Amino acid sequence: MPLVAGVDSSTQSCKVVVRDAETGALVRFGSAPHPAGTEVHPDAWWEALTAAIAAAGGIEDVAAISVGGQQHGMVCLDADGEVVRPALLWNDTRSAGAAEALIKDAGTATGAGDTAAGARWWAETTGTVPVASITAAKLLWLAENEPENAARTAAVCLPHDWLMWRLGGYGPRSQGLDPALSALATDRSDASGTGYFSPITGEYLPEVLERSLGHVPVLPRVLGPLEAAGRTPGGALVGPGAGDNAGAGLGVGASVGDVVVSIGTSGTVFAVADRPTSDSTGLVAGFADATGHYLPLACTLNASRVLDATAALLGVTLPELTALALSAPVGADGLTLVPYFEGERTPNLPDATGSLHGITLRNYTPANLARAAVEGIVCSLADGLAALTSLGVAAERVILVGGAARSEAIQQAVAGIFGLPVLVPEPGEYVADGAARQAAGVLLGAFPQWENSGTTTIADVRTPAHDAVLERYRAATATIYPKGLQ
Ligand SMILES: Nc1ncnc2c1ncn2[C@@H]1O[C@H](COP(=O)(O)OP(=O)(O)O)[C@@H](O)[C@H]1O
Ligand SMILES: O=C(CO)[C@@H](O)[C@H](O)COP(=O)(O)O
Repeated sequence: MPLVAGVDSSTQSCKVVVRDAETGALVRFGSAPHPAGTEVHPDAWWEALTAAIAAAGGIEDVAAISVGGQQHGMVCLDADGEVVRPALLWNDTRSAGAAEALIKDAGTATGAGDTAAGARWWAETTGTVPVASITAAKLLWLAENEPENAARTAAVCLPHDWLMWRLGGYGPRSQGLDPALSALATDRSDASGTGYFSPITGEYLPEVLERSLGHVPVLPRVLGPLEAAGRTPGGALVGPGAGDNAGAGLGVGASVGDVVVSIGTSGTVFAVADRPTSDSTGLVAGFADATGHYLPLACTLNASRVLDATAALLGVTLPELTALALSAPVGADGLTLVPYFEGERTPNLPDATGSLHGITLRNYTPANLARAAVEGIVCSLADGLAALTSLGVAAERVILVGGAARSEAIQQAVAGIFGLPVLVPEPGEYVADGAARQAAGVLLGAFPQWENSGTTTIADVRTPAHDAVLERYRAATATIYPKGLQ
């Protein structure tokens, strides 16, 4: 049986699964951590990938490999294939002002001259209204703040594109590698998060790059869903890869009509759709998926790390935090946590901070704080789901993935606050699995049908108490975000 490998180069770590291409059976697994911070040198991802591959027993016996990666990260290369500066990640908010400027400029260019017209242009042309996360905004930040780095930038790519390039044996001339920028490749799902690509036409938008970076650099070739980027020096096919959310969609086998919620560093709510979306409010990004469909998606900056911070504050482990949260009543006795610890992206409040509302002498307990953290994260994603359904996305059930999906408190809160049945696939690495499935598809000529074993279904457990949690959360965010989300 041929083996395939799938990689998830995510914000916090790199994970590698080796699976049987035909049955999907897990053969080996390895992982390695990434450095903290919102600015990371891509070499650290390569070191982590190399370590994760070694921990997974190597890829010498693997016939194909594919890479899913954190979206949007700005990787700039010079003509010798050297990294120009550390990558700015999706959760780096210094480019918030640049995103606003791009929207205003588009409004001016339409002749209407206002921000609303600019937002409409972006939503209709690229599927997405720029926020700090979007690569085009990061390039404008670079041009304005580090013009010498912008001028030196000969090619721009994304984390998964760069790792595929390195897997293909390319790299900086200073390391004795072939620096051919023309060998860079990407896929439609990740390209759709750049702001300089149209998921509808499948073409890059050079005018956006002229405005943001000041010139049009070499860009990765956009591969089809089952098109190989090349081969590793060892001879394995390299698949097209994907943005991590599109990869998770593939990994859980999501099809049109499914809503996937991922709770990792980012919180995401997305659906596979057969038509593109265009949301000029900016709440929903109109991305592409990895199969030729679309992936309307709402993404928050504050998800599992709010749990990490709360557990650290309370001096407990994550399983203990879950137990504490489950020991408190729904609604945490009136305590509401707005989780904007690192600013926020949906809604677009890059400078916001978190806040705790409704504190009394009676309810200020570790258990209520744990529960409020869980409920705050889930309420912020419930707003993301509401934004998706307002665009006509059907939501009949939720598939819950990401590191925090392991928490029963999170699972219960999603089922109660979303008011939908929740499918929790057994704990695993679904982005890496999606990439492995893609690698198998490239090898076999079609996506294989792999069984996802061990899925637990949690019934919709919504009660009036859950509705009250969301109402209180919305009242608390309204004090920070007076325009409201609905
Ligand atoms: N038992 C658990 N309960 C709650 N959260 C957990 C548990 N185990 C892991 N996590 C969360 O998983 C997160 C990492 O998830 P992951 O999806 O791998 O992140 P990313 O894809 O952003 O790198 C950690 O921040 C941690 O809070
Ligand atoms: O920016 C987005 C989606 O638009 C994030 O979802 C990133 O793709 C990071 O994902 P994780 O590492 O948190 O899974």
